Amino acid sequence: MGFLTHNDLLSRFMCTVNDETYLRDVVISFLLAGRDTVASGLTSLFWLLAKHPNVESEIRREADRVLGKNQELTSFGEMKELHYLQAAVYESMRLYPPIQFDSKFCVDDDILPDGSLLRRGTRVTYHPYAMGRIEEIWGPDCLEFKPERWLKDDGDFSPENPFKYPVFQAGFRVCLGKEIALLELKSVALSLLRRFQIQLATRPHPTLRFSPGLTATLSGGLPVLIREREVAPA
Ligand code: HEM
Repeated sequence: MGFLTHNDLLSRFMCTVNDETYLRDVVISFLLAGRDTVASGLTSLFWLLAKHPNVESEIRREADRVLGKNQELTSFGEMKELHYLQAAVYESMRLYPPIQFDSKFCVDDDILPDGSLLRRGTRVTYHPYAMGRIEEIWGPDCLEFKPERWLKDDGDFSPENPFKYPVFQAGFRVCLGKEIALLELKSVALSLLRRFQIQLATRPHPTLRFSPGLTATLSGGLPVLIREREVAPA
């Protein structure tokens, strides 16, 4: 029962759950659904920020304004005030969704809302990567990285219909980890960007190159150079 004295996530789950099958399923969710997806989201975010230093500076400016210069993030409430950071994360995953496409199979004959008849066993694929690049959905600037498209005039984040942005799926089978995923992405990005300068170590390709797989993984990874920032006077 050594886990009772530990504070890591697994030990905390083990203290609160008696059902081993449930415990196994939660652990598999965290590892399979929650690890590579967040890593993928962070990789493309850092790639885009390296190519758009103005967006990176705006993220740091917003953090200094909301949290105070050289002050750490201390609460969930503060995180909710970081509208530009949230917009940058959403915009990055619009262009580079961690799950680029996913398929479902019809259990029975069915008719889609547009009238298409589907036979039992038909495979239907939804494709967030393609949808993020369709002009009819996102407008003529759909290929540009513009966090501002997610902000209202007063600077507040404005969410989109999840069926237009199915990066986390939509409807009944929406990602169960969506909120924790956003929290992880924003916390990691913010703490690294405020403390370090991150530059690409290789000449950037015009687009990212992925390895085949369910989760978008960069072939060859994303080599970067990291330098500690000098602490600015408060
Ligand atoms: C940026 C990160 C993430 C993205 C983009 C993402 C995306 C998705 C998508 C698209 C699905 C639906 C798959 C399908 O079509 O069936 C899904 C399902 C799921 N995700 Fe995530 N996910 C992320 C992070 C996480 C995290 C951190 C967790 C858990 C800690 C998690 C747990 C789950 C679970 C349990 C499901 C299955 C839900 C169900 O089938 O009812 N995800 N996710």
